[in-house]
Amino acid sequence: MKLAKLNDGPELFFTLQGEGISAGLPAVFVRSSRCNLHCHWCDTDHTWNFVGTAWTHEKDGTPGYEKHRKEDVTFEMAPEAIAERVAAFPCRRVVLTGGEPLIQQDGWLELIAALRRRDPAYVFEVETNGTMAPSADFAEVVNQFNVSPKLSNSGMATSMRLKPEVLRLLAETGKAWFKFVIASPADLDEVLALVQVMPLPRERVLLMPEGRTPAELDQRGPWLADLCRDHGFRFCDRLHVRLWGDKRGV
Ligand SMILES: Nc1nc2[nH]cc(C(=O)O)c2c(=O)[nH]1
Ligand code: SF4
Ligand SMILES: [Mg+2]
Repeated sequence: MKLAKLNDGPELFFTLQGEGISAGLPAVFVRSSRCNLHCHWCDTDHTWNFVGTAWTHEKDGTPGYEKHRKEDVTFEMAPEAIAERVAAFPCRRVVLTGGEPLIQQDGWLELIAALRRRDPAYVFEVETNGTMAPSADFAEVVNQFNVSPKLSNSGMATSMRLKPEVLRLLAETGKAWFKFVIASPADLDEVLALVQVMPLPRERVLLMPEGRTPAELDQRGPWLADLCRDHGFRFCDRLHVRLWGDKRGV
């Protein structure tokens, strides 16, 4: 599999789930490389903002930031070897993230099987942008989909970032929670339009402030909390950003 690389190894770490409905729970994260989207504010741009691509990112042009050399940020690893690393942690909750993890479903299927052979109690969450359909097999073995459809604040074209048939399919698994990254109050209109065409119970919809630092979260938190209260959505913070800031591997 193509995983993100961190300190000459795979980006695989034991932490607390920082976002979504399981926030606060200990979990082992496995970060895959590659994404089919290229969001302007993406905090894992090392999974896709490669030298030679035309994608743009908010950090492009800031001193010290350069597009990544693919070979410097990719770590190839077989599912069985990943399972070995994951199983070394005293934790049965695993979060498959990226990039976009649904690009590598076959690899994850092998990883999940390898871990459940060791212990059937393993629980798997998948962080996805909701543009790629899970196979029937994948949807069956995953316990929870944390779906984060992208709004126009991502800078992506609507036709790339919103696939209503995929969102519907994910909703029908009964395992999906929908988490929207909100940068300004105007973003709420897009969420309201989406939940109108997608039959989603509002308690399954989480609104999360955009922010890679506690200060950014503090700035957006209060008005977003008011919007959640007034519209019946669930508020979601970014616990790992509050605890550890803008760092990788946490
Ligand atoms: N602690 C922690 N929680 C997370 N929830 C979603 C994450 C992600 O990057 O997908 C993430 C992450 O990178 N770290
Ligand atoms: S979908 Fe997620 S990983 Fe992909 S570019 Fe957007 S924020 Fe980054
Ligand atoms: Mg993240």
